[in-house]
Amino acid sequence: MLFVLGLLFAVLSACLFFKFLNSSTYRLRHIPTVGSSSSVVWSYIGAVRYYFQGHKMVQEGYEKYHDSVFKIPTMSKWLVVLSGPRMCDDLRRASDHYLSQIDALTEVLQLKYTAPLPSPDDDTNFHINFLRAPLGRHLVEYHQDIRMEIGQAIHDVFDVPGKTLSTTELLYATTRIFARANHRLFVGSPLYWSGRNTDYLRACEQFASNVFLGSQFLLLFPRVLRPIFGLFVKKVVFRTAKLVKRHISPLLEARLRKDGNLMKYGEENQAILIDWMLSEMQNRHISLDIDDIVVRVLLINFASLSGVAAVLSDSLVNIASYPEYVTQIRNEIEDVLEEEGWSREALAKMVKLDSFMKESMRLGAGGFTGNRRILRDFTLSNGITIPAGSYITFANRPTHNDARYHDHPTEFQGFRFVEQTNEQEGLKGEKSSMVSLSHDFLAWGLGKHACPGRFFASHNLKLALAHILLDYDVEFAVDAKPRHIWFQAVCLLGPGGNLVFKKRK
Ligand code: HEM
Repeated sequence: MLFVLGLLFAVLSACLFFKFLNSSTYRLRHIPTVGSSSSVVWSYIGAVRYYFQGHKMVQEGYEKYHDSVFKIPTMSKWLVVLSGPRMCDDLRRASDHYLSQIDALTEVLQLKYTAPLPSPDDDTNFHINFLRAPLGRHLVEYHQDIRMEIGQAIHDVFDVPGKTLSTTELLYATTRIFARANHRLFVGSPLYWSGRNTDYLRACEQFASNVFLGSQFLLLFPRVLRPIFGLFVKKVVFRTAKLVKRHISPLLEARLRKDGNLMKYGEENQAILIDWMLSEMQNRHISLDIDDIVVRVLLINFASLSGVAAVLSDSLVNIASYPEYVTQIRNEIEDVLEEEGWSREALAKMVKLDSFMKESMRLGAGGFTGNRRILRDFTLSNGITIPAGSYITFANRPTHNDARYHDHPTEFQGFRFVEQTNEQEGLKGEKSSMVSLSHDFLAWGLGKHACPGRFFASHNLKLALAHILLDYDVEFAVDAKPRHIWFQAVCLLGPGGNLVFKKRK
C-alpha cells in the first residue's frame, strides 16, 4: 500500500514538474519581470495591480529596459513588452511564420466569443489584402460622397443652438459621424440611403462597443471560466450581428447570382466595399456564405470605428483647450480651399491640421500596438529568445512620451510635426504626416500589419475637423478640461468636460 502511495506521489510530482517546465512562467524566466516578482503567487498580485496601474508598470519597464524586452503579469498570461527602435525593426522584419497578429487579436478581443471568425478555409488575413489597395484607389472617387456625408452628419449632430456635449456624449457623436461616413462606403445605396438607416448604423455601433466591452469583461476571468461567461457575451454580441444581417442580406442576395457567381457592375451600380470583398473571396475560392460575409463586414466596422471616433474627440478637446491654434488652422484650410476647392490632394496640403491631429493622437487615447503571438521560438537582434506560445506587444505610449524622440514630450505642441516636415526639405507632408509609420510614432502599429485603414481614417478625420472648424466655435462650457483615464495600459478620454458647439456667423 505504502509502495502504491509512494508511486502515485512520484508520478504526480513528475507531472507537476514537467508542467512547470512547460509553463510560460518557467520558459520566460530569462526575461525580466516588472510589477511583481516572477513567482506564481506574486504574479497574480502583479496582475491585479496591472488593472489599476498598468500604464505605470509599462512606463517603469520601458525606462529600465529600453530597446529591449520585459514582461508584465496579467490575469491570463505574461505579456512580453518590446520597446525602442531596434526591437521595432525586429518586429517589422519578422515573418508571419514566427509572429501571428490574428492569434494575438483572437486573444485580446476574445474573438471566440465576441465574433465567429471567418471560415477556417482561408488564411484570415485576406480582409487586409483586399482593403489595402482598393481603399486607397477608391478614396479619390468617393471623396465628394464621403465629404458630403461627413458634412451632413456634423450638421445633424452639432447643429442644435447652444449644443453642449459631455465627453461621453462627444464620443457617441463622433462615432455616429464616422459610422455614417464608413458605411456610406461599406454598403452604399440603396441600403444606406433608405432614411440613412439608423437601425442599421446603431447595430453596427453597438457591435463595435460590445466586442470591446465583452472582451474586457472576459479577460477578467481565468481561461477555464471563460466558456461559461462567454455564453452571455456571445448572446449579446450575436443579437446585434443578427440585426445587421437582416439589413445586409437583401443587398448580398442581390449581388450573389444563383449560379454562385457575382453580379457584374455597370455605371449605375457603383461598386462598394462589399463588392471588393466578394470579388476577393471569389478569387480565393472562399465560399460566399452570407453569415461569413456579415462577420467580415462587422470586423471591419469594429476596426474602423472606435479609433477615428477617439482621435476626433481628443482633437476637439484640444481645440477647446488650446484655442491659440484655431485661427492659424482655419486660415490654412480657407487658403487651400480657395486655391483648389475640396479634394483629396487639398487635404494633403493642410499640414497644420494634419500635425494638430497627429499631436492629438500622440498624447491621446490608445494603448499597445503590435500585438502578436509567437508561433515559433523567436530570437531578437539582442540575442534574447521569446518562446513559442508567448504574447508580445509594443509600448507605444512611453515611446510617444520619450524625450529622446520628441522635444518636451509631455507638452501639447499642435504644430510639432509641421516644423519637423519643413526641416526635411523634399519630404514635406510625407515623412511627418499623420499616416507615416516610424519607430517614434506607433499609433498605427508596425510593419506589414500596420493599420491598412490609416489613409481612409486620416482622410475622414481631416475632413471632419476641417468642417467643424469652418462652421463652429468649440469651447468648454465651464473651464474644466477632461483628463485621460487609464484601464490597464490603455488610455481613454475621461469624463469631466462639457464642450459647446456654437455655429459661426
Ligand atoms: C484613428 C483610427 C485608427 C487607428 C488609431 C488604428 C490603429 C490600428 C492599429 C494600432 C492596428 C494594429 C497594427 C499592428 O498590430 O501593428 C490596426 C490594424 C488594423 N486596422 Fe486600424 N486604426 C484606425 C482606423 C482604421 C480604419 C478606418 C480601418 C478600416 C477602414 C482600419 C482597419 C484596420 C485593419 C483591417 C487592421 C488589421 C491589420 C492587419 O491585420 O494586418 N483601421 N489599426
